[in-house]
Amino acid sequence: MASFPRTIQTRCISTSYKPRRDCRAACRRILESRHNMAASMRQQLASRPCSSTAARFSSSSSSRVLAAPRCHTPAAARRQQQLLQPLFTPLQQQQQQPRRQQLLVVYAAAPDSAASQPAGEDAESCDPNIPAVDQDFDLLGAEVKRLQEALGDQLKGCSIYLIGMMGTGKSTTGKMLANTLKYAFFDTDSVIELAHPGESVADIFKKYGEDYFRNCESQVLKELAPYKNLVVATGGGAVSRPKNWSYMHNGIVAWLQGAPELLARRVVAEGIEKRPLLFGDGVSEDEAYSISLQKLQQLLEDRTKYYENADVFIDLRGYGKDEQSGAPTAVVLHRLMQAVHEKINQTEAERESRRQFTIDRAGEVPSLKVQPSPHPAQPAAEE
Ligand SMILES: Nc1ncnc2c1ncn2[C@@H]1O[C@H](COP(=O)(O)OP(=O)(O)OP(=O)(O)O)[C@@H](O)[C@H]1O
Ligand SMILES: O=C(O)C1=C[C@@H](O)[C@@H](O)[C@H](O)C1
Repeated sequence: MASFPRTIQTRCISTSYKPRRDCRAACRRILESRHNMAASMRQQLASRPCSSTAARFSSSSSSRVLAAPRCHTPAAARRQQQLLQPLFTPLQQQQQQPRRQQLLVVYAAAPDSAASQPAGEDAESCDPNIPAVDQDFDLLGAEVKRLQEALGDQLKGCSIYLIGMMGTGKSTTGKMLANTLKYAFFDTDSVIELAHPGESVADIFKKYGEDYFRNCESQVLKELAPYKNLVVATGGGAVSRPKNWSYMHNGIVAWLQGAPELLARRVVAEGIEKRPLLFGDGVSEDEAYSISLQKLQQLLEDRTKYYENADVFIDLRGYGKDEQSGAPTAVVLHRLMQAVHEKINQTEAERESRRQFTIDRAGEVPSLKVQPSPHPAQPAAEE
């Protein structure tokens, strides 16, 4: 029998597995009225052993509190619900009010839950091939919050540029990232459209040609480059002009990487009229997928050498039920923040090692050399 860890989370729910947002309002209401009861349960839980089958139940005239270990996966939550159902049923019969307003479930999270794998029974139902954060929305939320704080300190206003093929979600993820970091968000396609009232990107391509569009794109990037605190979603083809890199390298460049099959599904779902590079006139809905797939494959092949100049790489693959649709936006956001965080750590470590200089005084002054010390892990080859 495992003892309850020190970190305790309190949530309202039925025992079903739900993203926190779904039950936040109800949770707040219940927490307000059941605060004292929860506090005493937390105390008890912190000091007593328990397992997921040994949920604790306590009641008073005004409150019912059920304490159970927190589930890390949908499957574990379902199993727990089955186990706990007998406890809920008499309560529901006894009380005329909806269950959500009467029950408070106190969950114990795993210690340092952000980093750890679910333990005990939960671990069995957790797919070991899928990262724990991809399976548990609570864990994901906690991780995003942790990274939000870390990046707030680390980035110091440094802008982030998102690159990648059309349909990778640069605009969607970019907006979320900007919200999380409290940055301003720009989408170069939208800025160009704003400068051409009443005309879409597709109209601009058609009316003025691709070269004109690319000039506009470079102009927007040039104007944004001097500013800090930005998230910029670039057009899929912006990477192919070298001077655009001189603008984007004022910030951190992140490449969202998705398989052409995934992107083709998304762009077709959005409507073929929006993608001038993929669809000419007269393409039917039936052939849209195969045409876009073929073109996306070709474009990706041509552009990979540019995209590879990015500072960080974000894999859009989804697992399990997300295999077809790609990783959900919240998961992509987390991967992006994690990659930027790691990149900054790595850059700081490299910079630190470069700060060590040696002065070779073996020769006379004219041959005196100032040079970086060899990195400890890679001693310089002997001459
Ligand atoms: N993680 C995701 N899961 C499922 N659908 C997504 C995800 N991210 C984006 N999408 C959908 O894919 C489509 C393209 O997204 P979005 O416009 O953000 O891509 P983009 O990279 O900015 O494209 P473009 O380069 O053409 O502007 C939209 O319909 C969006 O809702
Ligand atoms: O991949 C591309 O070249 C493009 C992507 C879109 O964002 C738009 O910038 C435009 O449709 C071209």
